[in-house]
Amino acid sequence: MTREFLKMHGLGNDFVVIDARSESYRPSGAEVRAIADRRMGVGCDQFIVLEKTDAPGADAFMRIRNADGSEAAACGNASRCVGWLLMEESGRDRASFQTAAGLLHASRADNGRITVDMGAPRLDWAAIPLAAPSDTLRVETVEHGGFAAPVAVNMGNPHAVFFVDDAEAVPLDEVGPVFENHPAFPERANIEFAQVLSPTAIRMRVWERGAGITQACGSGSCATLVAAVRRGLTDRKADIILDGGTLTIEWTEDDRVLMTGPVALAFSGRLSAELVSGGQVDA
Ligand SMILES: N[C@H](CCC[C@H](N)C(=O)O)C(=O)O
Repeated sequence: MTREFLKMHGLGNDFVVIDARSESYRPSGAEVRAIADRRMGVGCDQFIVLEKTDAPGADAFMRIRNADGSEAAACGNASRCVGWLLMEESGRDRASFQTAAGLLHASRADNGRITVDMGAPRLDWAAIPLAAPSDTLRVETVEHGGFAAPVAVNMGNPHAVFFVDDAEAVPLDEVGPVFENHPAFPERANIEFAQVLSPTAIRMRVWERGAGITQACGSGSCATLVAAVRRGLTDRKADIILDGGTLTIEWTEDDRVLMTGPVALAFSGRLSAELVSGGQVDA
């Protein structure tokens, strides 16, 4: 059996999206890794499956898998893509969908951009989660290679945000995996390095849990803005300037984090039976 897919991205953070609302599809880790492989498969940072849901007010359940096969409860850039798909399908200017982290609400913004309300940040050490009680404004137990004491934020998924003088100078390939897998993060973590440019602009580069360096990270941009506000470094609304482009993030006074940015549909295709079987080509 082959499956139709859409190839989408948000600022170059790219996704294979499968609509499985009409029949169940729970790919194994091996299948996800094979599909996400940029040589043997389609290639993507995250693999997104739309599932049927009976959650009130939700048009679908968005299942998020990283390129390494692990499951994530939040994916901001993919949430904008899914919100756009659902609005195109319904002809409405709003869409809501369920994720493992809760119900998300998407709406159309200016210039073809999409806004997703990513919900409230979770700031308590146990909600990140961290391995031991800690002040999440400065997690002192986390340091390596001259980087120390990040801000920990959960946006449905765990993030550690380091503030640096020069984001371009960070050896992401080297320090990213060390922090992703640091023992302070029992569920691993997404790692952001943020350089504050002004009260309304931050340059940020990211090493994602289960995916490595990506062109952009929506939930990571939300975490970065929340961290900057908590440290008194920016206004509650700022542009996050990523490798792939810019997202606008606002942490409202009523504790919602709104993320606004573009969506792109690159192409559609069909996964071969071999890929769907997890990459084992039948002998
Ligand atoms: N690219 C995604 C983040 C995926 C998060 C995933 N790497 C994890 O939490 O394991 C975003 O735009 O928010």
